Amino acid sequence: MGNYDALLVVSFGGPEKPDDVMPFLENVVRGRGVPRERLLEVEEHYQRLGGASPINDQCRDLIEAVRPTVDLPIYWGNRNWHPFLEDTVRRMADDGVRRAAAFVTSAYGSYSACRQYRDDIARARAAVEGAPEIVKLRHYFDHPGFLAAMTDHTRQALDRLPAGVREGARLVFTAHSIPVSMAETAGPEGGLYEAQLRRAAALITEAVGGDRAWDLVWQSRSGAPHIPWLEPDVCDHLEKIDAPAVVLVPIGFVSDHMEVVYDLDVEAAETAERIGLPLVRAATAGVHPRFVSMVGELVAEPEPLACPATCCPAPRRRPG
Ligand SMILES: CC1=C(CCC(=O)O)c2cc3nc(cc4[nH]c(cc5[nH]c(cc1n2)c(C)c5CCC(=O)O)c(CCC(=O)O)c4C)C(CCC(=O)O)=C3C
Ligand SMILES: [Fe+2]
Repeated sequence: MGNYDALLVVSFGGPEKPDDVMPFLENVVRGRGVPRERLLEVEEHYQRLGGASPINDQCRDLIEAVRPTVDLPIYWGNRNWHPFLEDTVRRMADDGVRRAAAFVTSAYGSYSACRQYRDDIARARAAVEGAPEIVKLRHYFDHPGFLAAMTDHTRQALDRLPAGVREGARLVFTAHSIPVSMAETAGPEGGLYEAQLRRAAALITEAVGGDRAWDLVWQSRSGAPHIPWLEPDVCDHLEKIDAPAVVLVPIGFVSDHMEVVYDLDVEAAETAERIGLPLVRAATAGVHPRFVSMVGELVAEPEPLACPATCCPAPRRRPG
């Protein structure tokens, strides 16, 4: 047990009303070289679904589910929208918190999925006098709780397919694409993001049983078109594969936020419909009881080792 006096949930953040959408997006892409056209396209996705992302409510739900399982006050702070991490860390300091465990709503390594959250925490602490020590819990892509939740949800999705195509259905695992350069420098030896995703996908496929074919593909590509990102994109992949049916399994995410409900449930679903491919999407971990209990189990583990200083370097900052 790491001797913590609080649990801090750290997440991405999302808009909660139409007027939040543009300022939220500006926060996400500041200095990242994402073209204006891409930003306006994504704004349209958020506005089409009512100008709000489900992600903040999903964080609230997870916190309420975890609360009875850990004997610690729980705080919550985001990278890109209210409640901002810095405000939360200030509140923690005011409350006298000395040493908190940080649970991040991303299971994997890489700059975007891990180090950027560490940097967010460091920046928030630097801005707050008397800020508590904050220890980021380990990557949990292979924790039995995360795997059990994803295995259950994958089985439930298979059950929703018509019986005639269920047997031969292919599991198509998806995760957020990242720039190839970021993938190559993920973790101490490079390639960690993709390696962890492949490991989780293989373990879930094995647990689902039935010797199924599976793929790992990418979604939600951002950035400038001339910069290479991980491929293939999920929609291109669906058009090419030869399978009687597909279960999409968004293992790269832990809740059914915008990247899931738009990029998969709208875009990938449209592609599948157009080509006549039966497709269902497995739920993310969300508040599955094993995922919820995992959080307390991570808090009870010995304190994780610090990351090597050289892994997952930040990409070069670009003009907006
Ligand atoms: C690896 C990864 C995760 C998984 C790990 C984790 O969960 O943290 C993730 C999650 C998420 N990404 C999200 C949303 C967005 N990501 C963007 C842009 C980008 N994502 C990137 C990577 C990742 N992103 C990268 C390299 C960029 C390019 C800009 C940059 O270098 O940072 C953009 C900009 C517009 C665009 O899409 O072009 C948006 C709006 C939401 C919130 C959804 C909601 O609102 O419900 C979530 C959870
Ligand atoms: Fe993203």
